[in-house]
Amino acid sequence: MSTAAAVEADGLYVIYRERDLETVALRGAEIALPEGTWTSLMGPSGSGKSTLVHVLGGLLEPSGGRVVIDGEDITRLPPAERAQRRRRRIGMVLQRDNLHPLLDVGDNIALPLRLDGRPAPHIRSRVRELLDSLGLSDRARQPVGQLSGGEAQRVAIAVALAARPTVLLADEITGELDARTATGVLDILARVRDDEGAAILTVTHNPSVTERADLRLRMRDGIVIE
Ligand SMILES: Nc1ncnc2c1ncn2[C@@H]1O[C@H](COP(=O)(O)OP(=O)(O)OP(=O)(O)O)[C@@H](O)[C@H]1O
Repeated sequence: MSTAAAVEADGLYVIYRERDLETVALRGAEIALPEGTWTSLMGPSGSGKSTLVHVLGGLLEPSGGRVVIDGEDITRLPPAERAQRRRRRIGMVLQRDNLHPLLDVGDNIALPLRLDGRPAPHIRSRVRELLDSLGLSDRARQPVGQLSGGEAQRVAIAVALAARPTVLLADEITGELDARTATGVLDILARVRDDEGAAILTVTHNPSVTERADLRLRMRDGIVIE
């Protein structure tokens, strides 16, 4: 296991404001995700886990603190540059919502690479490689709206991995899956860690996901505790 941190974040504050109500979702949260390491994050509902994933993934700008990915602070980059770093370095799997139901499986996987302006032959070979390694070869031309939950989850992982990200962030990745399908998805994460050296973060309430991780963290009241 390497000890270099793919992602380091500290001093993270997020305050949600809705009319008169203020919720401090992160209050100085700090986390480091080492390369080639699977980290599990657990904690009570409302403790700030999903908020932390959104901040680490560059989807939500914190009001304080910084997120450093591959040595670069992405928090204060202009939006277009932050979006580019997100496409190239961060893979996110957020409960099935990052798929386009009308596009087929292959086009869903190709989309982030097309948006990043990669050459067509590179896209074709990367899509083929991901379809094969995730057991989706015979599904390439099927609209994702017609897939089972487990298949859709594998496509979501393929989309997240398309650009060979430094970090893979997964929020309740096995939430709706039966035990056997969930095990298959977790096996894929272990392979991504071992073969690609990616830093993996899974957020879960499920102890059988946490069991598979190398590091186990918990959140409480907007901070990460060991
Ligand atoms: N968009 C939002 N607007 C206002 N408050 C929010 C918003 N998103 C989250 N919150 C609040 O911020 C706090 C942290 O929420 P978050 O979703 O990060 O927790 P969580 O640990 O992921 O919870 P769960 O395990 O239930 O998914 C909660 O009190 C929640 O109600």
